[in-house]
Amino acid sequence: MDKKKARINIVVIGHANSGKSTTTAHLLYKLGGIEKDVIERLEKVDVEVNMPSFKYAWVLDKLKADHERGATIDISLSKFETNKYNCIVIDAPGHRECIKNMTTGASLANCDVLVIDSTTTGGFEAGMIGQTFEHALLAFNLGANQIICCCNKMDATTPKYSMDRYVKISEQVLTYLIKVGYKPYEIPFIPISSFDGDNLIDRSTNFDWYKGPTLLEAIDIMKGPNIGGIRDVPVGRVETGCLRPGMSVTFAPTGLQAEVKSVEMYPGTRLQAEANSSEMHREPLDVAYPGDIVRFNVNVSATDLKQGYVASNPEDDPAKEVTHFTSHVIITNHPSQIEEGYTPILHCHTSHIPVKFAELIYKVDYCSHKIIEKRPPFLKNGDNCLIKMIPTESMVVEPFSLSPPLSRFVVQDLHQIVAVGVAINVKRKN
Ligand SMILES: Nc1nc2c(ncn2[C@@H]2O[C@H](COP(=O)(O)OP(=O)(O)OP(=O)(O)O)[C@@H](O)[C@H]2O)c(=O)[nH]1
Repeated sequence: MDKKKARINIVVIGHANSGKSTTTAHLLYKLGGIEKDVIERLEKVDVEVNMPSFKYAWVLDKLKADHERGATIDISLSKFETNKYNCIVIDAPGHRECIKNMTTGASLANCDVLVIDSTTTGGFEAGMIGQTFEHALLAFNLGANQIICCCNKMDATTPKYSMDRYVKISEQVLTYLIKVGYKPYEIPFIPISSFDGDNLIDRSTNFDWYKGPTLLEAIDIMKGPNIGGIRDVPVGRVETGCLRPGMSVTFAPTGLQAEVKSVEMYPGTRLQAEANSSEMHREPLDVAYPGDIVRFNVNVSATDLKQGYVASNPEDDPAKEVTHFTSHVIITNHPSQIEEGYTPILHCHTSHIPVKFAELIYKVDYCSHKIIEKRPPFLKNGDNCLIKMIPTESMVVEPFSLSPPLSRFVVQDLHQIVAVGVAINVKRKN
């Protein structure tokens, strides 16, 4: 892999059987990530068991099985390169590693590839009410706020490669993704047949009516990693206001004051992709605006800064450490009951901190938002509750009204996502 390229983590999500494994494996195979002899060996097995359609899905399943057994697999098998990125693909279904990867370390800047089964028989309509949107909601709350939608199995729509079907699905999915929080004008919808490889890398003549990017091209228009310490220079995303050289900033939660010496665009961001390639690497900026992913030099030691810190203008209501906060939390997937005192890990912007569910204040009805029970003794899957939460370590959280990106979180326990939430009120530490 080319070390100069930025790394991007791609999470493949979607309803069961939508074609996630086939899409992933076919892409890896076409880009040389899977050795030809592996495919040939699996093809033989396919023929033996008379399931030729499983060719690519089998590769991924085999890798997963190997992985679950603890066998060594060539890690490069799940990596590929685009013109711009070193990509790491994470295939979602029942794959514990996925959740871990999605929530770990500095790799929050994932891009989701949502695979939709476009067929009418057990396809899109089944997916609508299935995992598709739960996955999208989780992925968005994890910080992967960019998504590529693949309308898959277009070879099996009626009629084949139906533009009407593609338009109908795209419209419905888009409506939902906007509700989840994705920016509508940034979502590519790509008609594909992952089975035949149509529009994965090469443009397929089966879709004369489609003028948008292929899956590979769409990955290159995504933004690169957004957060994480890179050598001794902090890297982050400007959420509100602006960041200029010469500005003073305060880092929360410690309150450390610093002066910004220089600001530069982080390699691999969209703005840079549009710039001349010779300027790709250290493009100094006079000012960075919301959405810009930047590296910035400050006159303090990098050892005084940690992942999850938030820099703000000290004169403009800077972010601070909180003592507690109240949040609306939806329990999505907990195996038992949640009671007061429960202390799972919260993944909020780039921090990962154990937080105590100190008080279950009231349960609300998901649709009407009316209070249905005060001080419930416990919560179970599907419950939507206002909860007072107390972090066990220094943490920066902002209310949704002030900063949506610093207010959303996912709750992890038992290696899985058990709830999602958003902070409504915060009590800052004086
Ligand atoms: N006709 C057609 N079938 C496809 C296509 N992509 C996948 N399939 C078939 O759909 C079935 C499911 O594919 P998978 O790739 O295993 O789907 P998945 O989403 O990874 O499934 P889970 O891991 O069970 O969630 C298999 O029979 C595939 O051969 C496609 O583009 N066209």
